[in-house]
Amino acid sequence: MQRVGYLGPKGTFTKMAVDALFDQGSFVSFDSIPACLDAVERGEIDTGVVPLENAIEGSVHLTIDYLIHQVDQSVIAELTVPIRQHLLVHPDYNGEELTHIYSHSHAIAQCHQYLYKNYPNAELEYTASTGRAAEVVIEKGVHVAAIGNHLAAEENGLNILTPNIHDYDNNHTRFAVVQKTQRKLEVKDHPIATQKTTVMVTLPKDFVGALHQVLAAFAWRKMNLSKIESRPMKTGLGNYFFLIDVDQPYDDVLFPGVKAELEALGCTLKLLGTYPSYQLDIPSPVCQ
Ligand SMILES: O=C(O)C(=O)C[C@]1(C(=O)O)C=C[C@@H](O)C=C1
Repeated sequence: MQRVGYLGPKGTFTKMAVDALFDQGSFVSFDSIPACLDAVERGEIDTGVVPLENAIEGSVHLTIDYLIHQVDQSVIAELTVPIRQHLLVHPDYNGEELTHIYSHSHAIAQCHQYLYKNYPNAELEYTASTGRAAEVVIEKGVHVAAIGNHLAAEENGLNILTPNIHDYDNNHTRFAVVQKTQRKLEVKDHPIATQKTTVMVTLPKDFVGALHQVLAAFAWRKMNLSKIESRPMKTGLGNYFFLIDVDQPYDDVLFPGVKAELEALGCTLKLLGTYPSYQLDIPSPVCQ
């Protein structure tokens, strides 16, 4: 039976994504993204599911940097789900002043305008996940709130004080499904999946038009890119690598051609994964 780890505890968005994608397996919750990816690396679990990018707040840098610098794993699927953030309070809450609001940094960022306008005096406190923030409310009582989803409310016995407090509609997060040793992924029967490929490109040094030449290798082959992100190499200011998502599966002609062209420029290209990309809905009892 496949063993799937995810950023927990109970009631996180990552758990919701796991529930949407898998219907069989044993599921293991981890307190942080590094703990989940380390467990994949050590072979304690076959598959890890971690957040990768949010439509409002952008990339989850902890995930990207850990995948590049700390572990050696492949992305074998990605999953995009809708994100609806609610303000969650203790079951005994009865209009008390909220002095502290807890959540994951990405969740707080998704609700910045709402918090600024409605709770300008509340201290914003970061937790490792929205699920952990919900637990903190139970521990601390009626003067604190959490930002999280309806599952976190249900799992922890919290009430939804205000639903849908994210600042922009169409809030979605992409999750990466990763493995160290590739094995068959048993997912629910999802008919619609497009195929994507992610590569990491490093430049030998900064030179005029370097990025232009990298992108040209994809462009003249008519390979559509859906994302390009630069992250520090962590070797000194000005040293970056590029993470490039290509809207097509890996093949034996175009990608090797790009690789050879980039290597002739002194760049390196590493394949991080070629995988199905799922877009799934998660029905919410609190609609927008
Ligand atoms: O804290 C959670 O519930 C998570 O699954 C993490 C996470 C993230 O890192 O972006 C996932 C989805 C939301 O965008 C907010 C938080």
